[in-house]
Amino acid sequence: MPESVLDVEHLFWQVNGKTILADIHFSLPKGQMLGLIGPNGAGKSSLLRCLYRFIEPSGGNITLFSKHISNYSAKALARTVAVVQQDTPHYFDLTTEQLVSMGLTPHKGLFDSTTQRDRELIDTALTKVGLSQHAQQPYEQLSGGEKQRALIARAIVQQPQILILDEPTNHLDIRYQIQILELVASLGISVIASIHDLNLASAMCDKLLLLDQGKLIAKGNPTSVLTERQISDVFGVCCDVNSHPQHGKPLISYFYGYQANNTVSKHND
Ligand SMILES: Nc1ncnc2c1ncn2[C@@H]1O[C@H](COP(=O)(O)OP(=O)(O)OP(=O)(O)O)[C@@H](O)[C@H]1O
Repeated sequence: MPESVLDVEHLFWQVNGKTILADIHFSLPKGQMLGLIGPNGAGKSSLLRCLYRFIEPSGGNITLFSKHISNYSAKALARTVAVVQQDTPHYFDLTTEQLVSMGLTPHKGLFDSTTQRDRELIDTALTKVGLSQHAQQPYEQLSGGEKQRALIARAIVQQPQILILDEPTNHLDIRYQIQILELVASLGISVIASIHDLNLASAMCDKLLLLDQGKLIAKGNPTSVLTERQISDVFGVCCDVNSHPQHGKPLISYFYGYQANNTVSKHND
């Protein structure tokens, strides 16, 4: 069993009297990719925000490498955890390359200059995400998918031990959805990513956490989590789950016909 890099115990978050996260508990083993799935409003982003200390939970414990998250300085946390958020601020004055080079910040002192190794790191990251040709282009001019890839390149340059991705495939076409998640998996670091596409989560993740209304409904490998019953209960859709012809993990086929008063049955009798 690989050592755990992140442990979450009895995590609660309440806001304005409403419980958004209730008694969440899980561990992230070293080198694994953990997928966070669940319907809109389930609490995926809120959970990730707790993990990168953007919001303070109302209760529970989060430990990174056996050290409580609140005991990390901002810089030490940034050297340990890189985050690619769903909504990012604008960076009007930066080229793509400058944006990616921001990943070096937690490793630098105030007056440190960019070294040859830094350049190589930036160039390699840009190549890995397929943006070498856009290095000098203003970041704000990039397409949605290119911006997403630039942010992932910045996270690579940050050289974290844990990567947190909030819907990393949001703006990506299907080729880059696969390519970017495969790239992330190939980095050999521990990853937690919220993913809406259940087939992509099935294919790419070692383990899944299924959230609904702030509660942890299931955790485990894709086969144990992505059952027809669980998908139906949580997402309210009817589906068939088979084995993917290439990787053998669950492959979900959805049934259609969800207009009001239209009851869908699996076999559409
Ligand atoms: N700061 C906040 N104040 C009040 N409610 C909040 C706050 N942040 C999130 N919520 C609520 O918490 C719930 C979970 O939101 P969250 O964004 O974590 O869900 P999600 O699973 O990431 O959803 P989606 O798939 O739509 O991105 C939602 O009902 C949301 O309105």
